Amino acid sequence: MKDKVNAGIIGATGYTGGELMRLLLNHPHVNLEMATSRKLAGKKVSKKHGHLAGMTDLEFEEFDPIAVRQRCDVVFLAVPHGSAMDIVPQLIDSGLRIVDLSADYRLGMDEFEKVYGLKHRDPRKAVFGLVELHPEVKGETFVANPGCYPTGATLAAAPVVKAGLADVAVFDSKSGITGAGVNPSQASHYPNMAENIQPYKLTNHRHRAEIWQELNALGGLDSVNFTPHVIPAIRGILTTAHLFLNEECSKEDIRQIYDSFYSDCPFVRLVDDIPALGNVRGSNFCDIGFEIDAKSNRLVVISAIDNLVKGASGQAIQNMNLMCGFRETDGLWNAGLAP
Ligand SMILES: NC(=O)C1=CN([C@@H]2O[C@H](COP(=O)(O)OP(=O)(O)OC[C@H]3O[C@@H](n4cnc5c(N)ncnc54)[C@H](OP(=O)(O)O)[C@@H]3O)[C@@H](O)[C@H]2O)C=CC1
Ligand SMILES: CC(=O)N[C@@H](CCC(=O)OP(=O)(O)O)C(=O)O
Repeated sequence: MKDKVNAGIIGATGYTGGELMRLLLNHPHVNLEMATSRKLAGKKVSKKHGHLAGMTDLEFEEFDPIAVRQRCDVVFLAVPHGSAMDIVPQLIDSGLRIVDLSADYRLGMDEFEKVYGLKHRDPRKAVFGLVELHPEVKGETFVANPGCYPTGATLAAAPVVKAGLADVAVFDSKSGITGAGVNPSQASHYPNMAENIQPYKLTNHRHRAEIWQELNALGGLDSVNFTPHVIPAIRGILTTAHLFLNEECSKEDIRQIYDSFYSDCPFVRLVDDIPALGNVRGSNFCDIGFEIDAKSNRLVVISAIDNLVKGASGQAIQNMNLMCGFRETDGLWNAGLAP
């Protein structure tokens, strides 16, 4: 692969599109070549994303698969689920590297149709881009970037599941409102958002299937349970994982299991204190901390990520780095915006 690749973003007016551009504009091996929009074609990118003023003169353009194939080496699909599956067939098999941020290729086709209630129109398979569990991303050309909640939840539980120590997992996650995308909703309406916590889809959120798929592949659990909440924050997902252990473990045992599982993972930080959103906001880190409740043999693991970075655009760039033969940390080695 070349030392510098041309990157395109499809659906660049949304939150993850804006975040991709913020990060890619400082990436040592990327030239930001293209940003598409259906509504804002012909308008300057900085008109929509004011934070990028002075950083780029790029204009949004209409999506044109021929132009993408001619001008880009790598393309990010930052479009809603249900639309990526119509775009991928127009781009794939042309030498282009594709990272799809939507949910369209994360699950098997049957599971996708069941969980999303949508007919899938493209049977292709992508590699699931949770690099910490799928190093095979390296050199791949088509990667499905994981969902934001599944990233934090799966990373919190993976080491003990792999060790065969947990039977039941209960994930309780709190997300900032950018997780819901740019379109306003009842949940994002200020009087509902401010000074409030909104639980939703208590037992049937579509991300349960993704968490289940990934943990099951590591050895499995008897049950995976997931309840999301929206909190009055712009970014960040804090997940509390209650993992019911099938044997007694000391703090040192668990620490060793996590240390060893994540020894080659630069973006997972095991912290001695309780992880905080402020420490990861704006960064690609996933901070993980834990405590054992000896009375119930319950391991309580907390993970903190920025939904727009490790939960979406940063992770997509981490995938791109490995797909293109760059260092995993290139363009992403930044501390969070604490406080
Ligand atoms: N927000 C988050 O934290 C995360 C999001 N994701 C996923 O990433 C993808 C993008 O998310 P996000 O940026 O939040 O979404 P947004 O809703 O903020 O933006 C999506 C953009 O896609 C474009 N778009 C909408 N519908 C279509 C369509 N049918 N065909 C082509 N383009 C379309 C729109 O741009 P325009 O109208 O200008 O064309 C829109 O600005 C989604 O699949 C989402 O589920 C994944 C993990 C986390
Ligand atoms: C706070 C909020 O609304 N979060 C979104 C999930 C975030 C996301 O974008 O997930 P996908 O990539 O799988 O669509 C939700 O609950 O649907």
